[in-house]
Amino acid sequence: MDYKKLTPADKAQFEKDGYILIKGMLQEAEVKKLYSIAINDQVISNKSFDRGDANGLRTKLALWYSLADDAYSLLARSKRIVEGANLLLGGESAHFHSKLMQKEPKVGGAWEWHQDYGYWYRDGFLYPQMLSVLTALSASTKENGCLQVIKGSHLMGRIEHGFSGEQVGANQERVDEALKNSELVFVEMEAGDTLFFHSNLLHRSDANLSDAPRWSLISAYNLITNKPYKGNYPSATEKINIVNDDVLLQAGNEGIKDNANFLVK
Ligand SMILES: O=C(O)CCC(=O)C(=O)O
Ligand SMILES: [Fe+2]
Repeated sequence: MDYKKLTPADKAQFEKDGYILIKGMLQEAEVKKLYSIAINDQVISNKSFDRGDANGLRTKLALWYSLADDAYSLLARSKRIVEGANLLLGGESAHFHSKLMQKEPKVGGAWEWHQDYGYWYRDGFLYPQMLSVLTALSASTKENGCLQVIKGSHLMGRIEHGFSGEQVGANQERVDEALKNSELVFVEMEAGDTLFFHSNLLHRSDANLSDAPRWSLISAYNLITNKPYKGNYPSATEKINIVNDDVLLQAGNEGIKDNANFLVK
């Protein structure tokens, strides 16, 4: 079976735009399997917490740090994803954390404009040598609150972040100016598509007022040498035990264990 692989042309586009969308990164059978594990995963459900947006709508997520042999980890450890992160970061990457995002129909709240490095800077990472890898587990459309990005905004560097509702958001004046100069892109994705995006790319998403859930898996990678000077994030500077791409389909039958070092809210 052939698996998608990032190319130097993908890297050039990532450097220019701050993101690269890989269609069909997962095969249909893989994404079906992952989604069905995710929606039935009691540990995920127990460990999930929610965040209110500026309008008080709430969106659910679970976040953990440690990789193991569960299906999510087998994707996060897969050759195609890790080599993609290595290529884009320009060196060996480590796994910072993974999140299962559950934007439920009618209730799933918005995410305000932010850069992921807006948060991670506070966690003590000195360099923005970090990126997010978002895989759609269900179709992600304008209607169910897909990710929106400001093309090329990673080149602005880190923007000040402050609180917006219960979320940390980027300075609105800067965001407004960026929107005058740069293209706003709604990143619609089919289940199994994967978006790699730079930690300084401005992004947000609308509430999900549709009837369709929007579930996605986001794994964040860090250049292994980019050791945070504070906090306790051991996985962020540990070697990833890479697995072959076919392992998810062959062996990825398990949900997550409750010792995955979850963020507790
Ligand atoms: O997937 C989304 O809607 C946005 C989530 C996000 O940006 C984040 O968790 O940092
Ligand atoms: Fe984000």
